Amino acid sequence: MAEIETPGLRRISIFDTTLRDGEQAPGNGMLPDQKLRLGMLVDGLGVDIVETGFPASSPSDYKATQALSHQLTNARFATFVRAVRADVDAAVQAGGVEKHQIQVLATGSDIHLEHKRGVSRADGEHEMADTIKFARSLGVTDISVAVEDATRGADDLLHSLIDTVLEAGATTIAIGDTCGCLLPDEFGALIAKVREWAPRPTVVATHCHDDLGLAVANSLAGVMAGADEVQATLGGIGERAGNASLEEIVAALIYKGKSLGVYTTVRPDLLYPAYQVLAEAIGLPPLRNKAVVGVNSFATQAGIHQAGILRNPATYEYLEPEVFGRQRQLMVGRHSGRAIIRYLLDQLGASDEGALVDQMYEEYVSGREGGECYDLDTVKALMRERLEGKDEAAALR
Ligand SMILES: CC(=O)SCCNC(=O)CCNC(=O)[C@H](O)C(C)(C)COP(=O)(O)OP(=O)(O)OC[C@H]1O[C@@H](n2cnc3c(N)ncnc32)[C@H](O)[C@@H]1OP(=O)(O)O
Ligand SMILES: CC(C)C(=O)C(=O)O
Repeated sequence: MAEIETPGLRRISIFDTTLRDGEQAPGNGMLPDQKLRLGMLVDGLGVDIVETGFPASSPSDYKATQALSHQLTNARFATFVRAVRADVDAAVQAGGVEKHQIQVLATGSDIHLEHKRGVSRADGEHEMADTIKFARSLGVTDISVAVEDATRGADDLLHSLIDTVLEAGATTIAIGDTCGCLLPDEFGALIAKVREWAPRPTVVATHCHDDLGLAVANSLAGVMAGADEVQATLGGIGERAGNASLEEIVAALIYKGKSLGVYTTVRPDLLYPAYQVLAEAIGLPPLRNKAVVGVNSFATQAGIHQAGILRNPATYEYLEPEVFGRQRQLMVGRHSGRAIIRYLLDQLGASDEGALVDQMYEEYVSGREGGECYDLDTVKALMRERLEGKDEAAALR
């Protein structure tokens, strides 16, 4: 595994929003008990904050927050609220104030102010200051301002809004690429400005959507530009095309952290089990080509790749399966080569040279028409029967 040397590196805080932004997309709704189970698994990963939901939005979200606020053992929890006192009230009633971050939705662009809200910039700032002060009056000290559509917001709007919310007592500024519309260098440039407007100890967080397939790249560009925290979801689930995938962010921080000057303490080996529970809860079909959690993330049938991997897995594996609690899977299919046949013959104690290899190669690999792949145990069992002279052994399709 890529070594993590922490001296001189910045630790990146991870805010998991699977149970809020992830859950709000069609098809992803969960029962409170399912959210509790998943939230506890996400807690076990070692994330810093688990967003439990939006308590004012439904009794179900309220209940999930209530349960998780009592049971989380490592992480703080966050709840989502609008710039509305009643939302804050509901959040505090559900979860109390201990280890509770209130994430207040701020309107971050003129397009949203004018067309969605029908309010002025000044109104937008005023409602935020009022909500933050109200939360503080209830004893909440951890307050994130989630700036919606910030990536289409004018600089003067954002700067003034940030000044106002910091003055009112906000402790985190989360920059939303709500519509997923920026490129990494554009998002990085915005985070660099926000970093100047909101110096530490204020936390600057990224919240990126995947409409251009850039949510992870943008989040990392934000980290490089000085963001302290990344908001992400398991499997990248979330509004429309989804959010930055937690597992991809963690993988990138582990394997590229040194060159980015950062590190993560999230446990990579528990990501896949947590993802499996999520997939079952929301009925996500198994995805083949998804980094870290895909069926094929660590699987190969291609002969040239297998010939390399059998000599040294590093030839074709940058991410190491064991780091992520996964296993390398070599499959036999029409695209395989002789290397995997030799490997299996060797395991069976048979000659792995000459005519036998060619015969087995034709039988199990090149002579086939279909695209099916078989695991090594299946092919090995058939080869054993052939070697034992059982010509009736079932052939592969
Ligand atoms: C970027 C994001 O992901 S934001 C989070 C989005 N998530 C969700 O919307 C899921 C949960 N939402 C819900 O359950 C419902 O929308 C509720 C309960 C919050 C509100 O339901 P309703 O009161 O019926 O309002 P509705 O959903 O139709 O409209 C949203 C209202 O919130 C208002 N609103 C939007 N943003 C903000 C904000 N930052 N601060 C205050 N009010 C806001 C809108 O202006 C609108 O109110 P209006 O119709 O008076 O203008
Ligand atoms: C406001 C933030 C947190 C958000 O959900 C978004 O931008 O999508």
